[in-house]
Amino acid sequence: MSPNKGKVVAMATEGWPENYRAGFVSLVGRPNAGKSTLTNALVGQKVAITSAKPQTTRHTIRGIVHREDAQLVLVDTPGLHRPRTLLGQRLNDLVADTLSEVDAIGFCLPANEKIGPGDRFIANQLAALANKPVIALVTKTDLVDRAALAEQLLAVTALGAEVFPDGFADVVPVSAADGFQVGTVTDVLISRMPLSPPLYPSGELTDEPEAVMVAELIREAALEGVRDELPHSLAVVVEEIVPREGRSEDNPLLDVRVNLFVERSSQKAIIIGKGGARLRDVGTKARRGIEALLGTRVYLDLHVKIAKDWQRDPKQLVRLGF
Ligand SMILES: Nc1nc2c(ncn2[C@@H]2O[C@H](COP(=O)(O)OP(=O)(O)OP(=O)(O)O)[C@@H](O)[C@H]2O)c(=O)[nH]1
Repeated sequence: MSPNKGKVVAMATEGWPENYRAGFVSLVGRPNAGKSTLTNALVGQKVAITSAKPQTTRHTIRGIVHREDAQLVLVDTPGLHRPRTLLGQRLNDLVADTLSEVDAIGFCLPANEKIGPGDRFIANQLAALANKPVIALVTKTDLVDRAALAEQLLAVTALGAEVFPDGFADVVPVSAADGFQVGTVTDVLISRMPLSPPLYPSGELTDEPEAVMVAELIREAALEGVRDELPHSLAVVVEEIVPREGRSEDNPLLDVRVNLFVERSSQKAIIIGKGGARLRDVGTKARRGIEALLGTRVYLDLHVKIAKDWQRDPKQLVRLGF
């Protein structure tokens, strides 16, 4: 990934409702099952961030569904997409590892194709490795008539009963092409998310470079609890995101270097906290989100600097990326 210089974000989430749910979902299924198309339909726009993912990415955010009452973060699960290219224990480890980080799984099975060995393989992997709700999504319903759809729903339900002790958590027919039941899929997935504050700021995330999202996560963490004192006085600049040299392929680390600019030394003291305690908390909190976003371990290097009156100084604004 190329270093991203001078990206600044000024975004803040508001309070969230008491029953807000947020979590991670992975859509799995054999090639051509309709995962990408359904992801785009759920998110409601084209998703572009995958092109910027680093080599080391274990899972990548494909899109985020924002609602008043919930947030659904759709992530990739490598391994289940290409089961035949990976073998044995390595696949088991990879799948178990990635699935351990999601709250529910949407298992895509096309309405217009008989359930095959590839589907059965994935179902068994999910049953063996993931103690998570698995929702069967019978995709591409626009390609079949009602009778054929009914038959496929029965076959899918039977597969669930055969492979999982309690069957699939739900079986939902959907067409990403004509929009049939896309809202229902969102509802069903959200109902399986834990009660949680939003995981990411709302807004147009998917078309933005990862550095911008990283900056957002840090800004959110840095403003938590002190929003009244310095809401507009904080600029977050991601100086660089680089892979740590000399790390083995299976244990990668990204160095993320970030400057936080405030306008006065009193604000710097607020951000840093007593003995640096608050800044450490900010770093820990932001790092979790960044690791989830980038799918790899991260070393987060935060520096707080004073850029006097940066909001009023055009030269400073340019330097800070505005
Ligand atoms: N008619 C129809 N076609 C669909 C629908 N969803 C996906 N397709 C088509 O099915 C094909 C595969 O869809 P993708 O979304 O790329 O499937 P995928 O599971 O992401 O595929 P891989 O990336 O190979 O794993 C594409 O040609 C889509 O246009 C649908 O709801 N209706």
